[in-house]
Amino acid sequence: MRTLVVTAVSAERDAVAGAGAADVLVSGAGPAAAAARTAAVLAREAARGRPYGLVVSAGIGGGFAPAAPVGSVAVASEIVAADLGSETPGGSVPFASLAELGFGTAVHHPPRALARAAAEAAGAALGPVLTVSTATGTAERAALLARLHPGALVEAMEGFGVAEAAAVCGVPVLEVRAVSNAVGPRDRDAWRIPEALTALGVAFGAIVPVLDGWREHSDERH
Ligand SMILES: O=C(O)c1cccc(C(=O)CC[C@H]2O[C@@H](n3cnc4c(=O)[nH]cnc43)[C@H](O)[C@@H]2O)c1
Repeated sequence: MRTLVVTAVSAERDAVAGAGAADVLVSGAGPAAAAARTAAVLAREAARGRPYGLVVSAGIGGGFAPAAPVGSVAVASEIVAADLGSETPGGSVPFASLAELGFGTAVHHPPRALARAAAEAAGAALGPVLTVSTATGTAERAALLARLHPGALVEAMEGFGVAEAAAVCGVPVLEVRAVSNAVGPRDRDAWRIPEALTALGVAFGAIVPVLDGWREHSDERH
């Protein structure tokens, strides 16, 4: 089975490729670029008779305290479009998701057994990973996201786009993130990118054999 790994930038590609990931696409940052480029590659390879059997969104991300400290790794149990929807005035929850607006799904589910096995192999946390179009830069928004998405481990900017492309092409999806910074007030100088890229590479070294051994029909849900 062929696996396509999608990263936002080349430094993330180098981390996963150095750990044994064979096919790695650099999509650019954000869910739209990730969706467009992932869908194009999946469709092209399927048309050539060499379809991918799994897509993995991988890279660094912001971690929600205290569950996901800098340097830790998270595997997504759910890939959630966290800011795709509408603000709503009044009430206790000032946001309605895409699904609540009646426009489709706001959550994609990786195959359960695969996500669990990947997390175990990497010593990673398993939980919801949020996709945002605007990286969080205030304590207020961090608190709101944590309230809207209890148990969220990480936010990043590509997972839901990769997952949408995978769903359109009928391919299961996984997301793996290494934490470079805390979700909260923006402080780019505090990002620990080299440490996160090292953690991503180490995690991938453990996860690649799990991906190679995984068969879709052996999983109970995708
Ligand atoms: O400057 C570098 O050397 C460098 C190396 C690797 C990655 C980067 C990035 O800037 C990656 C951008 C990518 O990272 C995700 N990310 C990281 N932290 C957050 C966050 O707090 N909130 C949302 N996204 C985050 C995201 O997926 C970006 O596309 C630079």
